[in-house]
Amino acid sequence: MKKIEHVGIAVHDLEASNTLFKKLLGVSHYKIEEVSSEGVRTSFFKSGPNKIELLEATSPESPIAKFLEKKGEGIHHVAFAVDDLEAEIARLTKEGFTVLNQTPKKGADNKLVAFLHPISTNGVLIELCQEAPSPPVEWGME
Ligand SMILES: CC[C@@H](C(=O)O)C(=O)SCCNC(=O)CCNC(=O)[C@H](O)C(C)(C)COP(=O)(O)OP(=O)(O)OC[C@H]1O[C@@H](n2cnc3c(N)ncnc32)[C@H](O)[C@@H]1OP(=O)(O)O
Ligand SMILES: [Co+2]
Repeated sequence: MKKIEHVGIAVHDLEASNTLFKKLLGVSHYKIEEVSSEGVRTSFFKSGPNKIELLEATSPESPIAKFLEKKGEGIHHVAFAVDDLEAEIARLTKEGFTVLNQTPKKGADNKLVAFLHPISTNGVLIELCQEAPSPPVEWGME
């Protein structure tokens, strides 16, 4: 694993939290993105070398909705950058971690992601993320 890629924070109200984090960090979010497959709307902040992801639930089945109900707002996950997600999934599975998705799935901010169940990581949900490969050049030429 290369570095912490982002820290994910579950929030009830993305707009209100964007205002709060702007005051806190002194910078505005640089993007808002919805990832419907995860049932979330996210915003991203950069603070020096660090990245914060705020997550609001878009449906009651969303992992964020469940988390907010049980634990309230707060740190939801820590994401690590990896070069080869499939290799890391295989390595960590072999090491006995509970990898929630054996196949990389679409994340936000142009990433492929996988999650480790907090039951196997001292109660902390871990995300692994790899920069998604660029689409072939010809896609942009039509
Ligand atoms: C925007 C895309 C992406 C990115 O690019 O960055 C994201 O970050 S998406 C983030 C949202 N998606 C996910 O979290 C996907 C992975 N999570 C899951 O699959 C589930 O949340 C889970 C971890 C498997 C838990 O689901 P489930 O078992 O259905 O929920 P429960 O509410 O029953 O919880 C069981 C147990 O686990 C504890 N828990 C749940 N979430 C967390 C958490 N984030 N951190 C620590 N612990 C967590 C929960 O409290 C329960 O514990 P007990 O109460 O002790 O049983
Ligand atoms: Co994340």
